[in-house]
Amino acid sequence: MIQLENISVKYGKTVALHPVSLDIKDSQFTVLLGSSGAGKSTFLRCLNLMNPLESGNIRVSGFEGSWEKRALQILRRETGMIFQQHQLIERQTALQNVLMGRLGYHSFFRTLFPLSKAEQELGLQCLKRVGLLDKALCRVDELSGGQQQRVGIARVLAQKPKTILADEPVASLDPATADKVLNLIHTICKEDGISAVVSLHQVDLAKKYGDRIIGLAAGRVVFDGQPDELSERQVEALYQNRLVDSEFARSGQLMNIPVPFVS
Ligand SMILES: Nc1ncnc2c1ncn2[C@@H]1O[C@H](COP(=O)(O)OP(=O)(O)OP(=O)(O)O)[C@@H](O)[C@H]1O
Repeated sequence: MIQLENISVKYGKTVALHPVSLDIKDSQFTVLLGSSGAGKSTFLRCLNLMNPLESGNIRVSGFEGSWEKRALQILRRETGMIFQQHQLIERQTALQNVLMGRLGYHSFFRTLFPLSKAEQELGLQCLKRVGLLDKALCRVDELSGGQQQRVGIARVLAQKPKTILADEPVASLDPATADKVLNLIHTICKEDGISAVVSLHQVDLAKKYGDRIIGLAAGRVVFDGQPDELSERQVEALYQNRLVDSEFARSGQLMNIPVPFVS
């Protein structure tokens, strides 16, 4: 469980995330929806403290407060990230990239030497799980976009995370591949009991795979509920960055919106 208490984020004078309090429950598949600039990436980066907080507190796995070096290291190790642009090392093989997921388990000096046979076998198992065992020794720049994203998923799996954070993981893929890749992430999370927070722009995929949807607009959480509770009008308002306060209020989902904005 990740508990957020009144966390907020500012970049200079820009308030990217207004104070928000909520819990991310274990084994839950949560989707973040919102238009460009709504604060989805900022929200995600707070969950593993990649973004310094302006205010508030985060509790993860029993740690909270000052987040000294050791606690932060454990948090980052237990929280895997999947990125839109994969963030792979293109000249290296799929297996070498997957083994990057193990670096958080070793000291810097240990990482200068080849990883153990057991870890290499783990890397191969992770590639097998995403259907890419036959590509283990291929350079990732020889793989398609969908295959590269599956390498990114295998790298996260090798990390053995408790939580996966995915920032628009299927934004650069065609619709059919996007569905397959998201299905893979969803299946793995459900099979392994991993909680996920995934930002998406595709409402249909959010409703298909999310146990819970969090809607963000202008750095505020404006919807927090189950997929079937999110109406078409609410989606429209979310993507127009136009918070129709009465719409959200009627649904009982209005949260933390002292000043709704209307076009
Ligand atoms: N490093 C930064 N410096 C200054 N402002 C930033 C920075 N990163 C984000 N912002 C601003 O913070 C707000 C939220 O940005 P964020 O990237 O979290 O939105 P997003 O919903 O992920 O957008 P997108 O869907 O386009 O990725 C925006 O107004 C953005 O311009």
